[in-house]
Amino acid sequence: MEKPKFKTVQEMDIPAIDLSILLSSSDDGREELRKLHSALSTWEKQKYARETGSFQGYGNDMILLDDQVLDWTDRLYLTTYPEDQRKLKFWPKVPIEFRETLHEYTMKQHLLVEKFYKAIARSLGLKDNRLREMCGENAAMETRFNMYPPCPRPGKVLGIKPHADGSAFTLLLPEKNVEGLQFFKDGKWYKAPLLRDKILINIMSNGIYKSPVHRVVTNKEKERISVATFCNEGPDTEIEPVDELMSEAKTKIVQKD
Ligand SMILES: O=C(O)CCC(=O)C(=O)O
Ligand SMILES: [Fe+2]
Repeated sequence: MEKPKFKTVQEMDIPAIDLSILLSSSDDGREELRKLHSALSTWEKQKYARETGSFQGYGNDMILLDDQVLDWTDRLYLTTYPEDQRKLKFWPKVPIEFRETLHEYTMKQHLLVEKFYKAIARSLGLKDNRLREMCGENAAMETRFNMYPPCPRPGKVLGIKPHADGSAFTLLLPEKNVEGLQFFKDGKWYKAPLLRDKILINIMSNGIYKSPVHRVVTNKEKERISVATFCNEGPDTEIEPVDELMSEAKTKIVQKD
């Protein structure tokens, strides 16, 4: 009789974990524990995977072009503000503190952004609420967790391609111990220093404050993590350079559609 054609566990790419040695402190036990950890985090990510056409959830770049070069990164992208725009089905439940911590972090960032809008408006000689009001009542915040795994060919592969963020503000919490972020200035790439605090990258202002081009390079040995929050105008709001900053010499750099 012919044997039924079942695939083996290895062929189906299902992680097989030997429970009998899982808790042993031997090298084999540690290896089983590593496999369990990796399997659990893969399953956890699949639960929150980005759906086609949506940017929220776990995933990589949205594929927009046939010959698109993909970034060496794994991301979790979530709308965090206003609260009624959150899609909690994409918010991981593990680790258990995640949702509460992200909520708290968002509310603190929101307070900070309100202050930034005022300070920037003042520095441009505008009324305190001029920029904030332009972004509308329901100005949005999106947070992206970037995870760059170690990359076997760091000279050939980028963690994130050169880009300038399209947000009104970006608040970035960079990795404390692993370099990677670089800025482009006068034809050269410069390394961003390792920082413990957030850095502000991007501001809209008709070119008075410029959005710098930046990229992330990969690392052969170490993984790198960063958390970027993009602050934008509300979904039904159109922004444009403020009239008060226009002059005959300075026409609008950003045009409305
Ligand atoms: O990982 C970083 O330090 C920068 C991330 C970044 O540029 C982005 O998410 O837009
Ligand atoms: Fe960026």
